[in-house]
Amino acid sequence: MVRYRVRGGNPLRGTAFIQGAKNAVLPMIGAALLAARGRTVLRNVPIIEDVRRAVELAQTVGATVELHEAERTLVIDASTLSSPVLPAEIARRFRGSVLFVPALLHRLGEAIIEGVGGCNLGSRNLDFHYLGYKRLGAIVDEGDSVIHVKSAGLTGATLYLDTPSHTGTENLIMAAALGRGTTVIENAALEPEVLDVIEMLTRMGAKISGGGTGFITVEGVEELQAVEHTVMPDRLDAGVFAMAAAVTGGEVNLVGADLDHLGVVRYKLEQMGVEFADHGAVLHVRRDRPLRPINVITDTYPGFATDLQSPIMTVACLADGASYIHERIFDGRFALASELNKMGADIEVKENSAVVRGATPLTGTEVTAHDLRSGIALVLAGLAAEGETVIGSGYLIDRGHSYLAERMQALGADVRREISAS
Ligand SMILES: CC(=O)N[C@H]1[C@@H](OP(=O)(O)OP(=O)(O)OC[C@H]2O[C@@H](n3ccc(=O)[nH]c3=O)[C@H](O)[C@@H]2O)O[C@H](CO)[C@@H](O)[C@@H]1O
Ligand SMILES: C=C(OP(=O)(O)O)C(=O)O
Repeated sequence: MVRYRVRGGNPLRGTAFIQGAKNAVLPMIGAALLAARGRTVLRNVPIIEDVRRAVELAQTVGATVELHEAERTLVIDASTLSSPVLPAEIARRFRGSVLFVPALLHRLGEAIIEGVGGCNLGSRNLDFHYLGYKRLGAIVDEGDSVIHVKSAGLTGATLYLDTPSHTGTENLIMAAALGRGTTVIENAALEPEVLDVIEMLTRMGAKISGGGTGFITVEGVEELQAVEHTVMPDRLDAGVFAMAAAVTGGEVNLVGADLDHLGVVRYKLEQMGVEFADHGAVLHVRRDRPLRPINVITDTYPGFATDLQSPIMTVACLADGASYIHERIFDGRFALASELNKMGADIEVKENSAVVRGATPLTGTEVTAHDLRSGIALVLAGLAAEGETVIGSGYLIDRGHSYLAERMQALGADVRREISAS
């Protein structure tokens, strides 16, 4: 059992290094398995639990994978791919397992999915993925607990996503990349991570156009090469560290953070009183005035990222006045509210909206992370609270943030990670 212990009160000051993006590296590991020859090298890999699970899963399906933690580098040789089974005990522990399906289909003719994990955020359907594979010519058997996808070769088609699914777009691009003929994906996701994956696939030899327009065309090719690629910075990690400065009234330099990727998150934080200054590849963030309340409506990119909805809820607790937060992507992403209320917050949730009445002083206590982002939001609450906040289950935080305690400590925060038997 991993727990985080946070003692609040220190304004954060100093320099933090922003990790590589979780939601880019996972599809890239899936993409690396498409190459039948050679070794793929991924750099700026975040050392997080989801990457460790992806490495285990890639090894289980037969790839040779080395994770060089100190160098933040993954080396993947997928020439030995041998098993189409994504076993439940690994695949259920992270969402990225779903991104292995296109490679197994192309390389082995089938994928047997015993489970898919990820944050518990309400319904997380995969119908666009399976409908897409079927439109490309695959046979999909959806059993009660196991899904079997088979194909003797995919053929291009026009696909339409009802909503621009992030992993759905990545999976259908990968499925089309080695298919026969042309595939068009309408209403495709625009997230920067999707564009980074397209950049890697293009370097591998895929023919993809229209990335970032919502209308993607893929011309199938015969084979893809192993390449070297540097994972983009994690805009969610950057957003969290910016908010850590915001909740403590601190001043931090974020190395590698890309202000453009923060998009509307930046504008919302500015409205709250946070200042940003872009110094090339280093982003300066500070907050030296009272926080103002905010309205946030989450949306697909370039809207406000749902993954930063929980962290900004913590910031809103410290703002003078009522903030309004409306969640549009997931139907179960407010488990954080009752945990923050235990710490003294005043948050009322009605269906997919929350009203946060601030400013309420927060007091440390034992709280529970229900998912990755509610976990990191509780760390932020702990930084601003009086006394000690103890957050379990820390594994969920470790799924997406690398060396969190060390990076927070470098900014003067009192954050410790502990492992205990229970
Ligand atoms: C590993 C990864 O990249 N995870 C990210 C990805 O998750 P993920 O790719 O799972 O999220 P999606 O964009 O697919 O899902 C968004 C919404 O669309 C619905 N939907 C999705 C697919 C589908 O086939 N049918 C369907 O109805 C889902 O139920 C959900 O309500 O995007 C989410 C939304 O930005 C982020 O919170 C996650 O961090
Ligand atoms: C929802 C998230 O991740 P996943 O899709 O991997 O569960 C997240 O990163 O907040």
